[in-house]
Amino acid sequence: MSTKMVEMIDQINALRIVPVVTIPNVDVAGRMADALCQGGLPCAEITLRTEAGLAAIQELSDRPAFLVGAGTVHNAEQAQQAVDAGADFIVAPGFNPKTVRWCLDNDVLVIPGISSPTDLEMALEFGLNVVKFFPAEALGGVPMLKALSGPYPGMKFMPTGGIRQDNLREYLDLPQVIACGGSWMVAEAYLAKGRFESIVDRTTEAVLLARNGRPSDL
Ligand SMILES: O=C[C@H](O)COP(=O)(O)O
Ligand SMILES: CC(=O)C(=O)O
Repeated sequence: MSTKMVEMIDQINALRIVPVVTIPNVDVAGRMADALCQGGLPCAEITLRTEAGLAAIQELSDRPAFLVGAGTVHNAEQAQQAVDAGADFIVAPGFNPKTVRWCLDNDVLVIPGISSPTDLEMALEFGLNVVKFFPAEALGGVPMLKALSGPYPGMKFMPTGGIRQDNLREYLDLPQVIACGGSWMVAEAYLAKGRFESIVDRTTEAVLLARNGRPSDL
């Protein structure tokens, strides 16, 4: 992994939470990012599940202090489009060797999804030491992650899928977890109804939890 990639991992590790956002239209991207920043998380993984995803990445990439990743990247072509739009890092639900190869060849941090020891063996083959554990809760949550990571002591994880306020802390307490991903702070209903204050509230609570507090401490 290059210095650039390691620095990007360090930034994600410092934030401890990566909000996963599926954006309905590009018009809400700026206010969504403002709300995340107000809550204390200047970062988003924008999924390519909607047409507006790439345009939102492009818009947010103009903000120097905001880390913007692309999620749901299924192939190398999409990775290239996301990077061309200004994505700082690439995330995928699964392990596509061609996507990973393209990212490594282009000095772009890629965090592919893994769900088994076989996937982890592939990640090792590519020299990766950070992967996404997805879908975390459905796969067995913290006990599964502990069991899975046992034979791979150098591997770090970004669990995503089913993580909410009530289970965030138990994942973050694991030394092999650099950060957790999740959509609960930017629920699709918040964006659809323009409830940006709810994004601020959920994000503020999450940041507090990540720092060991409890939402009731607010
Ligand atoms: O599809 C899954 C999302 O990327 C993240 O999962 P989540 O909605 O359970 O947080
Ligand atoms: C779920 C996930 O990992 C993604 O959409 O990138």
